[in-house]
Amino acid sequence: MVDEKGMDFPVSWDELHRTARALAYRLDSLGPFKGIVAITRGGLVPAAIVARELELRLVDTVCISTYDHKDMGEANILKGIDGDGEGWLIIDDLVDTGKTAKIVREMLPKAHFATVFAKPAGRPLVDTFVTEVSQDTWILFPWDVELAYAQPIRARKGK
Ligand SMILES: O=P(O)(O)OC[C@H]1O[C@H](OP(=O)(O)OP(=O)(O)O)[C@H](O)[C@@H]1O
Ligand SMILES: Nc1nc2[nH]cnc2c(=O)[nH]1
Ligand SMILES: [Mg+2]
Repeated sequence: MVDEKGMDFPVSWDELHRTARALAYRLDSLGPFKGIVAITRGGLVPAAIVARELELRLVDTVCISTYDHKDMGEANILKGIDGDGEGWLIIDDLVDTGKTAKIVREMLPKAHFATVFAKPAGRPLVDTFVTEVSQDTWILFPWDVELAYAQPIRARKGK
């Protein structure tokens, strides 16, 4: 779908699993880490995959909500975390504007911040990521979609 936020970029469970494993592979050489801080909710599934691959069993959360689907609002910090993050690995699904990443980095300045996807505006705030997508792309994660009828491309263009 194309709307004012740009083109949707749907990601399947398989693709997400493969890309999160690629992230774990890169992070393995940057550790060892004490544990993972998952940024809810989007970071939960990638954090589970990375925790499995890096054999990390200590997993905490920072809970932040910024978007209502595609609409950005004020960042609402529902749960923070103590300490400066030294030795910890922060995992989120993506950085877009970098608003969430900036808050988390200020909260845990010594942690390593990693995401599966990065858009250009947020990219400088991430230490490690795997796939860059353009700023006007909206990533659709498998937990946000269901299988449904898709109109043929020609019909969508009204031909
Ligand atoms: O770089 P930004 O512009 O801050 O956008 C990135 C953040 O937006 C999404 O979270 P959202 O606030 O939608 O909450 P959710 O993870 O619960 O879906 C996504 O999971 C990132 O955490
Ligand atoms: N699912 C999803 N959430 C976001 N939050 C900020 N940008 C995005 C995006 O591209 N996809
Ligand atoms: Mg999020």
